[in-house]
Amino acid sequence: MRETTYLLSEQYHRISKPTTGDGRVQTAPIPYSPPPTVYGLPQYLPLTESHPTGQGCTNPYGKSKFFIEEMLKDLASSSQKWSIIALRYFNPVGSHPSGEIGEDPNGIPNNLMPYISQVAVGRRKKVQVFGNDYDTKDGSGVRDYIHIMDLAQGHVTALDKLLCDKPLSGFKAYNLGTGTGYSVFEMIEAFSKASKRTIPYEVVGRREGDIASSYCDASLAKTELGWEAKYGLDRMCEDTWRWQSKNTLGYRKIFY
Ligand SMILES: CC(=O)N[C@H]1[C@@H](OP(=O)(O)OP(=O)(O)OC[C@H]2O[C@@H](n3ccc(=O)[nH]c3=O)[C@H](O)[C@@H]2O)O[C@H](CO)[C@H](O)[C@@H]1O
Repeated sequence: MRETTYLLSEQYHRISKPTTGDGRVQTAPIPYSPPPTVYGLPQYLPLTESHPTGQGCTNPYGKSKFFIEEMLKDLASSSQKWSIIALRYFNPVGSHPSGEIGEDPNGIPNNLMPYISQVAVGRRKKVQVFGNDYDTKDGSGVRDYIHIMDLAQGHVTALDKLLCDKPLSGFKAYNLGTGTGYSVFEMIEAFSKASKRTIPYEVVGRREGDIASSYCDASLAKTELGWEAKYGLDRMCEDTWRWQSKNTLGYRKIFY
């Protein structure tokens, strides 16, 4: 909760700072907002940008993302000088193809992909699969994973749109995802293939606040920004494994 409160005040600060500009077009792309947070419990799938937001946001983190989008919408309608793109990105995974830049979470990873990769490299014993009784293809949770390189390109594309001669005016939200949902078991299998290692797992109870499925319709970003995800699941796993196998202990050189 303290972290969320801090995050919120930081974000208010970041967003309000550009209002002190000199009257030229201001830009404020917001590179966050995973769908379980702004979209809440999906009313339909795939999630489109017109899906209601803020309803059923179950945690303060999700609410803070929703509030920030609302602030940005208000800001956008307050003056035509505003040109704002919200990138609602799904589950970012993968690493830079060089294997030099990757995800190194502090402590025990909360998210699936870094957990799987730490099991594959021998830092953790087994993956805990949070529930196999969801209404999904194999009972485990389904998500739309996106390679960080695609995500980075999505940001560049959005910035190009904001900084071009005729930037859009007002507020616009775009989903960034592949549009394909993969289950936890499919993720484990794909990572096992990429790392050529067996990945032990056990099924445990559902994680509080989790939803069964979340994946998006990313066609608006394709039509209006000219962006679409290039990398599939195999490449996400291969690049993650390249970084993890080169950096067994992550950037820190001690176990914790
Ligand atoms: C409750 C929670 O933290 N939600 C965060 C998590 O949502 P997500 O639940 O979308 O991502 P995640 O990577 O934590 O989990 C993906 C899927 O794997 C499952 N799973 C995850 C970890 C694990 O050790 N075992 C397992 O089975 C989980 O139940 C879900 O079905 O990530 C998002 C970013 O990508 C946002 O930060 C969300 O706020």
